[in-house]
Amino acid sequence: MSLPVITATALGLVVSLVIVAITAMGFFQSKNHMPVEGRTVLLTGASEGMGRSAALQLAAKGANVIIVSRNVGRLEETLADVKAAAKSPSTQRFTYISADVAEHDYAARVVAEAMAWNGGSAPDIVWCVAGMSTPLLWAMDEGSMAASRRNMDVNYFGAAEMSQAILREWLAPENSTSPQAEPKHIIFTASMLALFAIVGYGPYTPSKWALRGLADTLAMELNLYPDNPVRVHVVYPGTITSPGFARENQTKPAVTVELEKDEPPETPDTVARRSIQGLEAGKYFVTVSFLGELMRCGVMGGSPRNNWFVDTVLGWFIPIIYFFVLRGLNATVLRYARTHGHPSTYSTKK
Ligand SMILES: NC(=O)C1=CN([C@@H]2O[C@H](COP(=O)(O)OP(=O)(O)OC[C@H]3O[C@@H](n4cnc5c(N)ncnc54)[C@H](OP(=O)(O)O)[C@@H]3O)[C@@H](O)[C@H]2O)C=CC1
Ligand SMILES: CCCCCCCCCCCCCCCC(=O)[C@@H](N)CO
Repeated sequence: MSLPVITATALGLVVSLVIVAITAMGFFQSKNHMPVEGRTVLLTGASEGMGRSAALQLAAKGANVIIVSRNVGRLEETLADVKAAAKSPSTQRFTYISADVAEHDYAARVVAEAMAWNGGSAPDIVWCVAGMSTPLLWAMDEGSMAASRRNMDVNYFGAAEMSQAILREWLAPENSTSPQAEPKHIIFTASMLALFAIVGYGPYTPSKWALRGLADTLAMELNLYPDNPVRVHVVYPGTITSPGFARENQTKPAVTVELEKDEPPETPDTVARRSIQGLEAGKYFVTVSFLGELMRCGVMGGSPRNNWFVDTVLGWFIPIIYFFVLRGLNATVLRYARTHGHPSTYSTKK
């Protein structure tokens, strides 16, 4: 047999073994590492899209829910849906707080309002979902730098400020409990693009990679507070058929649309459900598809692993997969360039 055939067979065999291991592990997974019943969850970016779906699903699991976003009308509509999804409507509590996560110091006010509403206690879980995406070609599309600053303000600083405000509360000495206490959770929402970047997302992708850098830092820094147990997580969704996705498609370069065809879109409900499953399984980096798992294992570097065996074995083979994938994707971009000429001549979709 030729070397490529042997390589492909060996690769197929090992990936199959790993899939069996992942499945078996999921099958035996029992402990819920993020119970929410009776606890209070604050979600930013939860009046629409994936955040809204997550709020409904967490309410159905018995959580008290605080949703945060800008538009009060949408917050009121979504809050009614969250209440209707409650597991125990007579005991669970729900509210909303209107805030722009891109505003300096928004988070301190939101945390204070949340605590005042929550009987003086801080939320137990904070999920930073709020985000936006403005796909543009970096060099030739007008407004790409302004879009990049806006995306950084919303996607990175919107989550960074919230994490600092809530950690100042959770980690305060007067809130020390014990290493065995039920941990608090701070959850960032990145994107598969923060595992594997593609053309056209220059204003967006860096803001999501930055979340990984902060999360890895906090994953180590939180060891300074053994008596204030807090877990940090990053969720990496793939394409979500949300209102945000419809908005971003208005500026998305055609070549980007071409490449994204390789990644199947999912509904906000599905992405939220798989994200919560990963969080309940105690995962640090949470992906929502096998493709996402492959991409995650390709970038682990010095990040905490979900499973050292699976992550390491899959990680051995990703470079081989990327050898072929990158060749294919770059060939597609090159073909696009040959067909459509210089990007300065493209008409950006309105
Ligand atoms: N859609 C996709 O294909 C993908 C999305 N993601 C990420 O997943 C997350 C959810 O995405 P998606 O479901 O599409 O979200 P949507 O764009 O559909 O909804 C965004 C939500 O965030 C709120 N929001 C937006 N900007 C702000 C702001 N400045 N301050 C406060 N709230 C804000 C919106 O409410 P309001 O406007 O009223 O403030 C809304 O509730 C985001 O972080 C996104 O980057 C990751 C991968 C793929
Ligand atoms: C190991 C195998 C690698 C295969 C590569 C496949 C190439 C396509 C990847 C595109 C993924 C985009 C999903 C997130 C989109 C997003 O975040 C925006 N919609 C912003 O909201």
